[in-house]
Amino acid sequence: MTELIDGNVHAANVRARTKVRAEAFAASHGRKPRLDVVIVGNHPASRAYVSTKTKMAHETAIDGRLIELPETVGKDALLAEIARLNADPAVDGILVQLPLPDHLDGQMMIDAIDPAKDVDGFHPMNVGKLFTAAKIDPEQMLIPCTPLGSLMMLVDTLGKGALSGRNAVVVGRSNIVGKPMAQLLLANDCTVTIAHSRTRDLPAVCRQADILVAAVGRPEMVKGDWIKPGAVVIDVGINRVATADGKSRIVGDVATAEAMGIASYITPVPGGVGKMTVACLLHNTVVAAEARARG
Ligand SMILES: Nc1nc2c(c(=O)[nH]1)N[C@@H](CN(C=O)c1ccc(C(=O)N[C@@H](CCC(=O)O)C(=O)O)cc1)CN2
Repeated sequence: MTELIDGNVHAANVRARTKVRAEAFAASHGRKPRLDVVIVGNHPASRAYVSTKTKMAHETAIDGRLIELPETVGKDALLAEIARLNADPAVDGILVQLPLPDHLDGQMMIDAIDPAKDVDGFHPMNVGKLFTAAKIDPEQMLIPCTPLGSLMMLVDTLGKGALSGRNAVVVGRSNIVGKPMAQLLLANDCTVTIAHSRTRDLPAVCRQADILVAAVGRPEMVKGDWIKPGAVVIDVGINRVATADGKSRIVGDVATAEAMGIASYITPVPGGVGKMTVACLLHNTVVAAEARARG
């Protein structure tokens, strides 16, 4: 039997713990932790994600603010906005929603964010810490939210220490998900393979996985017969596909219906990893606020 790992439940737990910390922060510092989210343009999915982020921030006792810039904003104006937020002592967390329009370089903007306020964990300084720290501690470091949320769900589901010695395959090598996910699994003593579009015999590589993380952005690419019986499957994909009635629905990178009965556990899409992405962003905002207050 395959059990679903419910992202809504895990995310609600993370948000509840984060709210307690945010309230304690406000009681001792006379202000709430603050997250400023910058969005450029009118990409509908991005707009939905940023409004979820600010709404969830408010529900978690975090002061969440949205800064909306037009699609045509230039590089210098966006850099100036980031510099303004870096210099504002009331701002604890800065997030620039990705993707940016083609004329803007996303990495340049990430590099411009003060690493202490980089609640996405994408700045090279925070990436460097993740890849070199003797111990990875989500209370002390800003770790990319989607991989952090995926790891939390794995540890909560399987138990602490249960990842040790397992074969983990991460399909996808992005800076945002694939590479940090592999690093977190390695830090939890998994034997890790990063697979990608050039990997030879990808189905056979996936079949070696006790833990399979799919982060490729291709709808239902991972088929049932790519999954080792009893494997734990983390589906990071969020793909909108057209339906026969002319509407659309969200599917992951895994053919979930085929995986049922083969995997031991699987994260659903929607309702899985995506929920943890936002919850971990709020967690990182409080971690950043506490660290900045300590000085
Ligand atoms: N600066 C960033 N940009 C982007 C990130 C990020 O972490 N930082 N990640 C993604 C988008 N994203 C958050 O920004 C995100 C994606 C999906 C979800 C989510 O909850 N998905 C739902 C389904 C969504 C739907 O129905 O449309 C789910 O999985 O249940 C949250 C956040 C790219 N950009």
